[in-house]
Amino acid sequence: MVHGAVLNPAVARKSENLAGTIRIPGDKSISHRSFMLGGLASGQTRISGLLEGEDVLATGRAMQAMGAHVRKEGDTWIIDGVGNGLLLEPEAPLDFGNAGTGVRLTMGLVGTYGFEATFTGDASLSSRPMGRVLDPLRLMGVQVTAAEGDRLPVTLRGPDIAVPITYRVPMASAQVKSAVLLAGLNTPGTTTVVEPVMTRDHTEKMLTGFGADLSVETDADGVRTIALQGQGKLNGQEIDVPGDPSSTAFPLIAALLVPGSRVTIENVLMNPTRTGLITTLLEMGADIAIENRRLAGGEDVADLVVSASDLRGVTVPPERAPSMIDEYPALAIAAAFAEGETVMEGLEELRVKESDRLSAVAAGLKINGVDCEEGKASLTVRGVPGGKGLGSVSPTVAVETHLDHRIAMSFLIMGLAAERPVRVDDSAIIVTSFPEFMDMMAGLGADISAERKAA
Ligand SMILES: O=C(O)C1=C[C@@H](OP(=O)(O)O)[C@@H](O)[C@H](O)C1
Ligand SMILES: C=C(OP(=O)(O)O)C(=O)O
Repeated sequence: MVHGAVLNPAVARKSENLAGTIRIPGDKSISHRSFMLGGLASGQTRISGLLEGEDVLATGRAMQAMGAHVRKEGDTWIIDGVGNGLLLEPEAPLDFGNAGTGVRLTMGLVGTYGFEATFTGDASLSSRPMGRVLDPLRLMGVQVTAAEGDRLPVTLRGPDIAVPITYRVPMASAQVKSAVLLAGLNTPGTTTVVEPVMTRDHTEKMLTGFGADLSVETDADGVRTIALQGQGKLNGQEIDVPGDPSSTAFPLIAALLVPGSRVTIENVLMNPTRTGLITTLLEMGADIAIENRRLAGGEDVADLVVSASDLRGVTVPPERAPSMIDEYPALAIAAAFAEGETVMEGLEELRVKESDRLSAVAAGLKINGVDCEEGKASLTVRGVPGGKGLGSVSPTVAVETHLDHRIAMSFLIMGLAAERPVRVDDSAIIVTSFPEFMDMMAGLGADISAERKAA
C-alpha cells in the first residue's frame, strides 16, 4: 500500500436488485476548468452543479491563493476573478493532493507568469510524470525546478515575456493540450497545439465560452490544430456543470451486473469525446436507454435508463481509448461477468494514472478469481457470467487500491455481483472524485460497508 495515508478498508457483498433514480455529481474536468477560468476571468463566474470532490476543491484553493475570491452561496459557487494576466504570486506551495488534472493544468495557467510558484501533491501524484507539461513550458521560456524524473515537487518561474510555441502533443492527453493552451493565455501572439488524436475538448469549448480568441481546424486525417491568441480578455460566465460520465460508469455497470436491476441516471454529459464506455457496453449487449437528450450549458446531456443485462465479450479498439480513458477499470469489471473474452487495447496511458491501472486492475481481478492477462498496453479478461466462484477466498484478501479512487470504486462494484464478497484496502480516496458514491450506491440497494480490518 502507498505510504502514510489513513485507510478505510471496505467490503461489497452480493446485492439484491438495484433500483432507483440518481443524479450524478458534476463532471470533474469541467469543474476544474470552471474554477480555473472563473478565477482568471474579469468579473464574476457563477457555477452550479460543481463537483465538490477533493481534486476540484484543491483547484479552488489554488485559484484563491493566486488572488481569486471563491465562495459558495446556497448551491452556487461564486468566483470573482482577477483578470487575464493578473494572477498573484502564491505565498505558499500549491498542494493539489491526488489531482493530475488540477496540477498539470494549473502549471500551464501560471507557468508563464514572472513569479515563482511551487506545486506539491500526495504520494500518488508525486510519482506521476510531469515532464509532459514541463517540456512545452520550458520551450515557452519557463524555468523549471523539479524532483528527479520531472516529478513533484515542481517550482516554476516564468520569463519576463513568454514565447508562443507550436506544440504537437506527443501522447493522447487532454491535460497536456490544455496546459499549453492555458499557458498561451498569458503569452503574446499565437500559441498553437497540434493534436493528432482527439481528446476531451472541454478546454477549447470553455475558453471560447469565456471569450478567448481560439480557432480549431481538423484535417482529413483527423489531426486538430488549435490556435489561441494570447493576452485577450476573458469574461466571467454562468456555468451549469453536467453530470460526470466517468462517475456514471460505477452505478451504470453495477445496474447491468446485479440481476433484476433497473436504475435511472440523470443529467449525464454525452459529449462524444467522453462516451466510449457507453458505446462499448452497448456493443456488449447492455440494455441502456438514452433518454431526454438535450443541450445544457453548451453540452449534450441525457438520462440513462439501465437494466440488468447478459453481457458478451468484445474487442475494444485502441482508437477509442481517449473517449473512455478513465473508464477501463470499471469496464474490466463488466468484462469479468461477460460471456467470453474482452480485449482492451491501446492502454499505455493507464500506466501513469493515480496508479498503474493496468497492473492494479489485473492484480485485483486475479485475487478475486478472474482469468485475465496484462499485456504491455492491453488487458484481456475472460468473464464468468453470473459471477460464480468470483470474489475473495478469504477475509484477509483485499484489492490494493494504491491511492486510486477508480480502482476502489471498480472493485466495490464487482462485489455487488460476485458470489463472494470483494474487499478493497481503502475507500477514503473515493472523495477525490465522487464523495457521494457510498451513499448513492446504498440508496440504490448496494451492500457496501466499511471494514475495520485491512488485509
Ligand atoms: O483533461 C482532463 O480533465 C482529464 C484528462 C485525462 O487525463 P490525460 O490527459 O492524462 O489523458 C483524464 O484521465 C483525467 O481524469 C481528466
Ligand atoms: C486520471 C484521473 O484523474 P487525474 O489525472 O486528474 O488525477 C481520473 O480521475 O481517473
